[in-house]
Amino acid sequence: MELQLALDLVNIPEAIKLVKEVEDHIDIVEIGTPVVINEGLRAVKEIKAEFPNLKVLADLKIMDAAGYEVMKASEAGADIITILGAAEDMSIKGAVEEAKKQGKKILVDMIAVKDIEGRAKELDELGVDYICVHTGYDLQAVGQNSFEDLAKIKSVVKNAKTAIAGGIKLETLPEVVKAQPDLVIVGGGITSQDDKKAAAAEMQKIIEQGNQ
Ligand SMILES: O=C([C@H](O)CO)[C@H](O)[C@H](O)COP(=O)(O)O
Repeated sequence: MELQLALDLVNIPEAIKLVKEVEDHIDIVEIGTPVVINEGLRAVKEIKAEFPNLKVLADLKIMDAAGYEVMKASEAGADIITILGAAEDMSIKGAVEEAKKQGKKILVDMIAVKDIEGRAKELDELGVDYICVHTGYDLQAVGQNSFEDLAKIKSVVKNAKTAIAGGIKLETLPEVVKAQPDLVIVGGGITSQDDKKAAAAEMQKIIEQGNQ
């Protein structure tokens, strides 16, 4: 299991400052969709230059023109790029093909997908690298989470790694870890804490225990 820090509500200097605090305790740093919207792929480029030893995920949530967008994110230095599970199969195939060419990975975000099991099975057959269940901010606000969806994808996915995102906090992490996803994505659970380093360190500890 790996830990990914999601950065959503920061600009580039704030992102650099934050990653410096927690870099010893995370495996992947995510440049969140709002950051890409505000700062562009420059954010990916600058974070990768500052932290060459961390993997960088560009959360583009691609829906179309997938090959082109994967190429651009790859050129900026992203190691992993996200596409939406709701995208057309042609787009998923385009993303996978381009990522392979560039030596990068594709993470599919299942946000808003209704038939989680059916779509996860199809995506797995299309050769994506990660399938991620995700409760976005707007559904977190009405009390939802993705714990049941994680069990659903784990029951059907044979090749891809599994991931979970959306409102994971220190208190809920043990339940997540018990379900053994390959990747745990945490944003506010770290970034909204006063002591971000301590929160990330504690999460890393729980994940390492879950790996034993
Ligand atoms: O992908 C995300 C969201 O759609 C905003 O871009 C977040 O990075 C993801 O939900 C993780 O953040 P938290 O929910 O704050 O843990």
